[in-house]
Amino acid sequence: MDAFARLEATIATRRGADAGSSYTASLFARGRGKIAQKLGEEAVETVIAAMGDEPRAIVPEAADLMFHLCVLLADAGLSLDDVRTELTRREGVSGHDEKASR
Ligand SMILES: N=c1c2ncn([C@@H]3O[C@H](COP(=O)(O)OP(=O)(O)OP(=O)(O)O)[C@@H](O)[C@H]3O)c2ncn1[C@@H]1O[C@H](COP(=O)(O)O)[C@@H](O)[C@H]1O
Repeated sequence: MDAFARLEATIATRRGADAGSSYTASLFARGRGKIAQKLGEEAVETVIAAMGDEPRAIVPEAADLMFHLCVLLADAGLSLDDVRTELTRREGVSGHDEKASR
């Protein structure tokens, strides 16, 4: 099991858990809008890191971003497998043509 699969499994265990002792549970409790807002904030922080001089500074921001994306997917009843399937479907489709292939 890789880190993403373990993270998804951990996130699943936090649904309905005590929001006082789990950040993930507190996100689920605050709802889709709050989760999406946090995802947006983490995306902005990733962009800010990307504009800096130190490429390695992007990594922790990217991890925050991916964590919040996994929580958003879970809240919507989706998983990284759904994203993997979509990326696999796109293989062999030119980026220029991808929108038209949906
Ligand atoms: N990967 C993460 C992870 N990445 C980021 N974060 C949290 O995301 C939050 C983002 O920081 P911010 O300052 O933007 O947010 P905040 O001020 O804490 O919260 P807000 O009031 O703004 O919503 C921090 O509290 C981080 O600790 C994470 N929290 C949890 N995980 C994983 O989820 C597991 C379960 O965590 P709990 O749900 O807390 O048990 C952990 O073991 C980790 O594997």
